[in-house]
Amino acid sequence: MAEKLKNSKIIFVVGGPGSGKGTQCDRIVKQYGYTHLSTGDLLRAEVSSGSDRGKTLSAIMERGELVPLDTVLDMLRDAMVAKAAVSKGFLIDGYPREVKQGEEFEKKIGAPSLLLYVDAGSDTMVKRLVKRGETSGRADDNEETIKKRLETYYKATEPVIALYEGRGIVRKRLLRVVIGG
Ligand SMILES: Nc1nc2c(ncn2[C@@H]2O[C@H](COP(=O)(O)OP(=O)(O)OP(=O)(O)O)[C@@H](O)[C@H]2O)c(=O)[nH]1
Ligand SMILES: Nc1ccn([C@@H]2O[C@H](COP(=O)(O)OP(=O)(O)O)[C@@H](O)[C@H]2O)c(=O)n1
Ligand SMILES: [Mg+2]
Repeated sequence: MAEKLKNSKIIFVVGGPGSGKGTQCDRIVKQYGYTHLSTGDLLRAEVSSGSDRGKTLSAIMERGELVPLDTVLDMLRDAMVAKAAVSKGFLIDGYPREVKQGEEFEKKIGAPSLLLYVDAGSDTMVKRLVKRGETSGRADDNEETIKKRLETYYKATEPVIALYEGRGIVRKRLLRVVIGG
């Protein structure tokens, strides 16, 4: 199955909760026509389907923890395979969230050519998410879960950036004050 993805260009988009990963990806899609896949969106789609698997996922997401590695990787691979024939390249938003997710992805799918690191300070991220929570309907956009998501980010996800920095493929996109806090 992953055979179809052999020649795909892959860009990981990593950053804290509310750092603006989705927003940056939308811009890149407009400019370069890449295929945007948000692993958080894929998981939320499974939750909305009302399946048993979705119920388990939703409990984990509301705690701000990471869902099991295989679940998210299987969903991501299926979504990539479905677009492989028409895609110019993939923007994988919100993945990898921990070093192991990256390692498994590389084993089963392939290596990224770039990691786009979307950076924002924790106060900014919290503010944005609380604001987004007024309208997003996302069960995890509340202060308690936001705190947990930040903890998970600093503990599990930041090491991912260091890992790919070692390979020299990290590009940092600083969200400037000009755009607003
Ligand atoms: N002021 C300002 N707001 C931004 C910027 N980028 C994103 N936002 C807002 O911040 C919130 C979070 O942005 P998203 O793009 O959804 O962030 P994300 O990293 O995908 O967040 P998760 O889906 O929680 O992972 C949204 O309400 C955006 O409108 C920016 O550059 N400036
Ligand atoms: N690769 C991933 C992506 C998301 N998730 C889960 O999905 C939730 C929402 O992810 P998201 O990328 O939409 O949002 P943020 O937490 O980045 O704001 C995370 O808090 C995790 O519980 C995961 O476990 N593994
Ligand atoms: Mg997002």
